Amino acid sequence: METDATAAVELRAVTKRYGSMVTALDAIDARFARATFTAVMGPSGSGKSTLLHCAAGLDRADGGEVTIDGTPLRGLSERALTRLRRSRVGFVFQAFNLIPALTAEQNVVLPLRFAGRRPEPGAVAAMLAEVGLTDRAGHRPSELSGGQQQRVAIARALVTRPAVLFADEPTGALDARSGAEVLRLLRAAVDRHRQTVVMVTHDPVAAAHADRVLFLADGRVVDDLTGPVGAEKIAVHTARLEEATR
Ligand SMILES: Nc1ncnc2c1ncn2[C@@H]1O[C@H](COP(=O)(O)OP(=O)(O)OP(=O)(O)O)[C@@H](O)[C@H]1O
Repeated sequence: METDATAAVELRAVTKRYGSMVTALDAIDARFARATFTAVMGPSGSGKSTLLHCAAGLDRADGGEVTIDGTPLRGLSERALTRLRRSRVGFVFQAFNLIPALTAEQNVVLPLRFAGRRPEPGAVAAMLAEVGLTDRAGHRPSELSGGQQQRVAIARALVTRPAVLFADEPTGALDARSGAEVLRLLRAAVDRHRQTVVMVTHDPVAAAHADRVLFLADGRVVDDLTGPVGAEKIAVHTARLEEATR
């Protein structure tokens, strides 16, 4: 049985290479405990998205071991990996990635259908209510603002109650107010539902909502601040790292 001592996600000496020239992840060790919110930061090209994709099982590591919710990914067939991802992992992207032809409600139901689960009565409505979109359930993405679309995407990612939610620049395309609302929802997933959030961001204000900030440079973890860490301190750290890797 999984307990709180089991990390939601663990990476041990994870390496990912692209061709013979690029080592995007260089033997990374990282552990994301249950019910924690981690921001992943670092200069452009430092490996943040690659880390997220490998940790979420969207991409295979070339070396090392990734464990999601107690299950090592190595040795899983593509089918078993997809099944694990569908039940234990949620993903939110900068560009929302909703299906344009489907309503908000239909977008939110989709992961349950993919996982072969019949939605419990009221579950999708409750999820939409949680993100404040009850009155937009029948709207298509083109009829929603960016902030509303991202809230649908969060409802879609959380509807299966995954152990871990990965978010790649979830506030990158939003104004400050919509961004703050998205961060509040991610925080609630951690505080209220004991889910684990791992979020890539360039924004120190967004990162300040996390419990911990992991800094990458050249495919390695170079700093690990546990919080609460203020936006100003994060901004200073970011500037220093960018200067050092220029
Ligand atoms: N599909 C790919 N093929 C080849 N190289 C890649 C590929 N994806 C990423 N890379 C390289 O791997 C390194 C890490 O890329 P990654 O996208 O993880 O960085 P990042 O920190 O997320 O950057 P950004 O902040 O600019 O999004 C970079 O040098 C990048 O050019």
